[in-house]
Amino acid sequence: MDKKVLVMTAVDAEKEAIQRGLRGDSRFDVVAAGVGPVAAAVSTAMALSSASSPYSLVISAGIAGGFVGAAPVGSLVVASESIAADLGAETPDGFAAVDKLGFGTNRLPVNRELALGLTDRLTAAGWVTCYAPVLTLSTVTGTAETAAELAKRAPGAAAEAMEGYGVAEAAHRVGIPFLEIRAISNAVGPRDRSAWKLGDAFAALEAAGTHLTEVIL
Ligand SMILES: O=C(O)c1cccc(C(=O)CC[C@H]2O[C@@H](n3cnc4c(=O)[nH]cnc43)[C@H](O)[C@@H]2O)c1
Repeated sequence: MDKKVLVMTAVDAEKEAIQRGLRGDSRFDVVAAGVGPVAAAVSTAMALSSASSPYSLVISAGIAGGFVGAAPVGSLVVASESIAADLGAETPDGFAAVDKLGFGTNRLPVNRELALGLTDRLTAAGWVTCYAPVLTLSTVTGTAETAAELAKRAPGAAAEAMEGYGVAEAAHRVGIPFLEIRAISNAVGPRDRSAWKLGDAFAALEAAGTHLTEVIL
């Protein structure tokens, strides 16, 4: 089957890393939407509605922070679900997610078969890869306290980024399967921008692009 795939990144450097990995595969369109879930959702919806032929898969891809002990710098995380980790309300008993408040869900599913297939392919190629929830936040975590609170809020989460849930929401509204792929550039925790390993993360993202072409048949 001839499938068209839309890959949404936040910034041009992520788009270019994915494109290097895709090596000109014409089934993929890659769009840099800007940083954050709102830009991601709006740009994804616009790309889906203006497409000349329909997309059969939408992917959110980029770099991310990795939770310590779950996803080391330079590794890859293929999302098992995308979680809007700060969408809800503070209450005297702590954070209440939107689903607890009765307003939809803060967890959106991925295409499990494709996600597991890609995880296996990346692992077989020697990339440290895990299949786990990925958080979407509007604010990059900058303290150990927030990192611990998020780990409690979403047990098992391996990474945090800023776009996945927005891309997923746009894809789900029109019934198109979704994936999220993250390459880890930094640890989630106390802010140290100088420690971000962008080169390692972009190399992993490029590999994810290459192996994507092998699992999307
Ligand atoms: O400074 C640079 O040279 C540079 C080059 C490419 C990309 C960036 C970004 O900052 C991209 C922002 C993008 O990265 C995701 N991200 C990365 N680490 C985290 C994190 O710890 N928590 C949340 N998001 C993270 C995020 O999706 C941003 O859109 C800089």
